[in-house]
Amino acid sequence: MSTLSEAILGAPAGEYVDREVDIAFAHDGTGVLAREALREMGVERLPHPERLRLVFDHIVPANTGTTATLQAELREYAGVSGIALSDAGGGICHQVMGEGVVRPGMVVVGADSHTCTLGAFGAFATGVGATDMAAIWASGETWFRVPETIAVNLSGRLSGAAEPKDVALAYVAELGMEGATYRALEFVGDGAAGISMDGRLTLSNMAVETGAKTGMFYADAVTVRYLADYGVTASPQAPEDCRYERTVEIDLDDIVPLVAVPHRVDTVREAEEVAGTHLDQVFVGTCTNGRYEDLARFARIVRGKKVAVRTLVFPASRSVLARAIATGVLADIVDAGCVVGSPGCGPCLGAHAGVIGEGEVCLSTANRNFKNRMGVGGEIYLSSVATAAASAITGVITVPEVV
Ligand SMILES: CC(C)[C@H](C(=O)O)[C@@H](O)C(=O)O
Ligand code: SF4
Repeated sequence: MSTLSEAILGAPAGEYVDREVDIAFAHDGTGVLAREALREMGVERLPHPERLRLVFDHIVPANTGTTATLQAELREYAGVSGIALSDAGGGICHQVMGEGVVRPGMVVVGADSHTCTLGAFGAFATGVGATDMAAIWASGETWFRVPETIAVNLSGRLSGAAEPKDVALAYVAELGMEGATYRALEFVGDGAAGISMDGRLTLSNMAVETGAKTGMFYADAVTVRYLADYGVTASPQAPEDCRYERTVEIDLDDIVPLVAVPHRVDTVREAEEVAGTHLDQVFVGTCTNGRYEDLARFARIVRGKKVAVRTLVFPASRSVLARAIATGVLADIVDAGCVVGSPGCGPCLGAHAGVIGEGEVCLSTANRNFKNRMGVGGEIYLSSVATAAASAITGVITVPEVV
């Protein structure tokens, strides 16, 4: 009996397989490097441009002339080679690929470590380096070592102010930053069914923070309904009675608001323990927590109030932004005094908008709080959207109330 990775890759754990990829994507950072590597390989024609995507999301709109020129060259290359391009403002690659492109059972590679996000659809989705991506552009295929699988068994239901991000921080803390290296995670159990697609994407997104290649959910009625909204027909996947290397048990009823403290993602405390920590900036967004449900939850908490600290909100994609406009969520966010940025990675990697200064402290809904990531000498705490919203209103880390 197979795990989901074994079923999709068609071989037992530990074996090496060559597989055609269904979707391969790169962004403005790694796309430039892949293009360069392809030039060095002397490859002229791409055999399967229809499988490839470029998504400009990391430094958009461009921050310097050099960046703008690199993006212009890559944009031109996309045009001549037939690679579909999502340009500045379209959104973060993992979100854009999740809006009807990736389907259950696909083999998906992205030149970005958080490609594991798309495992939420029951796809085998994993990150590759830019040189590997160039080879995939040149051939349409790549090799994989079929990973062993660690199950994260979810039972119960989330309650109070706890949300999927808190579950993600809980399993990262439990496994540790190297605890699942080269493994796949499978999120299974009765509790998984009660988690929305946006919530599943948050859970799968952080798989790589444990070293895992991917973090997968079995496609079910929730997946099928979500994809139908994008005009995609999909079928549920039936879990088999397989052998996992290890099972981590998480009772959703026990999950409370959590915070990862500087500078490791797996150093996690209850929000209550760090309550009162001074903040200079709150950042809501990223491929972890910039989806519509996240913005809606944030708006519900800040509605009719004013933020007490610089608060940046970057929607994960244009369609997230459009929906937030249509439903009034964005107006609530703007009225509360937040800065709204264009869809993309925004301040997440400290490359442009929203860089923090020396000694400044940011509470972020992202997935990484490594030293100097958002600015040299800054400190990053990671939390859920609800914790970020409650903290934006007070200016210090604050345990969210149930809303
Ligand atoms: C820039 C890119 C290669 C990087 C990644 O792969 O993760 C970025 O997205 C990040 O989150 O640090
Ligand atoms: S939002 Fe952050 S973590 Fe996600 S792809 Fe962009 S830079 Fe990486």
